[in-house]
Amino acid sequence: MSRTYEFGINWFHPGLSRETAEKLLLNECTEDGSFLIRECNSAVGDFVLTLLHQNNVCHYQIRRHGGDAFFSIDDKVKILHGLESLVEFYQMASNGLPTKLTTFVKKDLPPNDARRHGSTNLLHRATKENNATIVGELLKCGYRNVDAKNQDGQTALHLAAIHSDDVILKLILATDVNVNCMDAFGNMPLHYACRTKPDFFIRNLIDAKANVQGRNIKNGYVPLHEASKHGNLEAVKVLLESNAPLLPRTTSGEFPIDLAREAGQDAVVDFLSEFKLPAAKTKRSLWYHGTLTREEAVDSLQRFMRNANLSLKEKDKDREISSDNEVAKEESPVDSSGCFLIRYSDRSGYVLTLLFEGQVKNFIISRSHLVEHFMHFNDGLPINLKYAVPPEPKPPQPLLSTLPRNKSHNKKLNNTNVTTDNTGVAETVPTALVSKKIKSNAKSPPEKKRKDTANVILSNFLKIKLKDPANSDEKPTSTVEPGISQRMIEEFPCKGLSFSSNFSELSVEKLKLDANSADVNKVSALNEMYNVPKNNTAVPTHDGSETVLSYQGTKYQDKDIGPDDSYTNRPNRGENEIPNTDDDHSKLNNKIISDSFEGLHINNTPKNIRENACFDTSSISSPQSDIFNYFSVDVANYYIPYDNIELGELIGEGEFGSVYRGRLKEYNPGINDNFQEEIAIKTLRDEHCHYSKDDFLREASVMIRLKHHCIVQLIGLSKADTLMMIQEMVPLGSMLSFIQNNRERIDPNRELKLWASQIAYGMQYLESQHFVHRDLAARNILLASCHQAKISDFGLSRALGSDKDFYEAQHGGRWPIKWYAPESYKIGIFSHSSDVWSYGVTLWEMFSLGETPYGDMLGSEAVNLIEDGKRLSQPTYCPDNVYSIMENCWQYNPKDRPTFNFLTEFFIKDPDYQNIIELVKSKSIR
Ligand SMILES: Nc1ncnc2c1ncn2[C@@H]1O[C@H](COP(=O)(O)OP(=O)(O)OP(=O)(O)O)[C@@H](O)[C@H]1O
Repeated sequence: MSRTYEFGINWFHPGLSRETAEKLLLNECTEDGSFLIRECNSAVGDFVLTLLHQNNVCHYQIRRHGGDAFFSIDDKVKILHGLESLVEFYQMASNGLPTKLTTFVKKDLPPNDARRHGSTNLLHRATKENNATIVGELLKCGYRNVDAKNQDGQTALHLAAIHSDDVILKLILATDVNVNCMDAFGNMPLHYACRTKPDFFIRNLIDAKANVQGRNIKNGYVPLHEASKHGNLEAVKVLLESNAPLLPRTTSGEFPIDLAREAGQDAVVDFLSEFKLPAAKTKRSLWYHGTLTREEAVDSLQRFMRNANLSLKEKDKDREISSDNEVAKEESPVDSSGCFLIRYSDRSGYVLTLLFEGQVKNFIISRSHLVEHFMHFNDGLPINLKYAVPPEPKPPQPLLSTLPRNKSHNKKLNNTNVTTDNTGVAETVPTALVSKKIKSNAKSPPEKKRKDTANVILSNFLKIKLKDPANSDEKPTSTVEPGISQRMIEEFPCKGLSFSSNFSELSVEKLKLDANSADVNKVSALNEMYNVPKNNTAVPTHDGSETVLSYQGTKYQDKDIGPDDSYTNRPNRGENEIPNTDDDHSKLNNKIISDSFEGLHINNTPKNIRENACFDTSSISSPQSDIFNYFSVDVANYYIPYDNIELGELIGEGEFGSVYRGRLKEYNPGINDNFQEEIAIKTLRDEHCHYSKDDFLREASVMIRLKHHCIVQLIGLSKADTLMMIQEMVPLGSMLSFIQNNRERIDPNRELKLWASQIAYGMQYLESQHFVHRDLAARNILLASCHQAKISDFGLSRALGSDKDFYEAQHGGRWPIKWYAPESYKIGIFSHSSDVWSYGVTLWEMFSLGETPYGDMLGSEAVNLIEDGKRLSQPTYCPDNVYSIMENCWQYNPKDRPTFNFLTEFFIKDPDYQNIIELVKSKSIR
């Protein structure tokens, strides 16, 4: 590396405060884009870019990804290796910053551990040449830094894994080397070793604690991917023996066997396809407690730890007595971190309760091999699971019929009773659980029995601690099956909840905001502190009282805002208008889809969807054929002949038609990847009303382009007597009705926060696809389970033009005025920010447990209220910080509203469940 280059990167100012950085830039620089980099005070390991732009100083947090030198300002733009690469990237172009970086205030070179590379040293060279003598000599005389990196960010261990034999490997492993260090390509030494090295070489690395599931930050490869792709069957076997998961996915979703197949590694393909997971060594009697509340679980863990420590003390005493005059060393208390149990919660299904550094962490789980997996790998947990706490004997669950139902809506006020547990600690429990608790107390074992149980627990613990748990022959003390599962299936289904161990989307940085203090002021202060390069405030300030007045004067009169039935008819839309030409793009598409659909119907035969789904393209006139061809592919693939559909019972009524349950009778794999057996069929009531047909097809044309687990999926289109949209079946139906019917069961801090986050996440996706929804409301959110909300009803949605961040409605329609932002009801402007306003109203509906916004007010009265600066008031059960979020969503100026990205993250920081981020962002959870 040349010295000039080194001098070109001395923009680092260690220990500089925010204020001094601002002064430095303002006093010493004039040029736009002048900058410096300093350490971040609030997050150790992160940095801050301080930048001068139009005489203002802005600060951008530079986040570190993982323990290595990977950084980003906006991870959706780029993650770069080394601070100097990041600076170069923003020197070349602004890439989302207000300006590109230009000159800098000179000081130091960036710290070594933040740099992309160093230079080749003697140890690197000797290792690369496989010269064990020199490597041995160098290490013998205490080589300075065995972790030093070369220009590719590779340490001697990386090079050994690529070039050397196991003699050098052992020499290096005998030092204090970092075994899981990542190089500039995102690989750890084990990644390389698994490409070519023999089994003993790989075993040596794994014995030295190389992470068999270490992920390449760029492509998501774990060592098993490398071994499979390179056909290293020995490595594949060692990895699987070492409990590496069989089916990890790369960032593009490929399993190891896929890579082996692509690379023609037949031996590996054969081995992997035959491979059977060995039987799990752990057993549920060691840790599964059946139905247990959070408080009971904590109590159990703490009691277990108390007993374990007591037993150690006893042991110490015994040793003291037996060791005559020898001074007996007192053993330090057992570290409770890693102490866990699994329980069943009627709200969340299976839950892992884990102690870590004195704190209790809860994780929703579902898979059977999961516990064993987390005993071997911490994989996102703060520590491996270590000491399983077996359950105490429990009385049988009361029969369903003996559980009193609580119909009260005033859950928090009326639905709680204070009880006292055996320890005399008063606790508050919902009345729905009281009868269970009373029964449980009534039949609880007497004191002696409790002591016996504690002894069993203790002896189990000691066995676990001293021996391999697999060899424990202790009989299970008792297991209690999830006794209320029947009730849950009937009334509160959690269908197919699964847990993904892919934590690739988990950003430690994102979670750095203290989840327990989700204080909106703190969050928004942090948000303000670092400008985000992009925001979704798309609406230019149309200052335009004139526009507003003329619009109101000519088109929008108060009398048109009818009594609230959610939607308000706006004038200027005749039934004969076909189609509603709101925007060129959708007009064309709309016409195309409409025309082509007629063709589809004529040509179809039921047997083969793809062959018969194509319409007669020769009949289409040429001027639009390019776009037609582009669009027709989608439409053709989505057409489903009516013969393939079995119509079931009516499940809902919409404005333009009915929704039926149904089934797809035939399935041609590969034709339509969205196939699901159970479907919802949305029909169009009046085919001949162009207005509704137009909207119906428009909705389909929007949904065709969307694929996201937080958005209802369109499976296809069909036609018999009427047009039909075939959608994925979302079993629990409308979130609004669900909330209204289950008020006493819904916890604002759990379900509502999870759904709020999923809605924001789906909206973030919609934004990325350049659509505005325009009808976001609780009635238009469907629930697949109590763990998955999905956005539906895209009838009013519009695509934004490529050069526009907003959509300007030229015509009125039936508009949900009470959900609309001022710029929408006044001048017909719709943007992601106006969707954020509606999101705020949706939150209000959720946290008021299904009340109607503005009660019985007319739409016009609600508008007046907003124009007077008033807003919906805080619902009774709405936490303060959530209400502050709503208020922010209802900022009059669209630019002041939060982004969907921010909203997703805000709700993800749920203090109750550590893995809410998984529940929101994982596609496998339905
Ligand atoms: N994919 C689906 N899965 C399950 N139920 C659905 C699905 N789509 C709709 N429903 C049910 O049917 C009801 C009516 O849905 P629909 O979208 O037609 O009505 P809407 O929300 O009034 O929409 P529109 O504005 O188009 O009239 C919903 O409230 C919901 O209960």
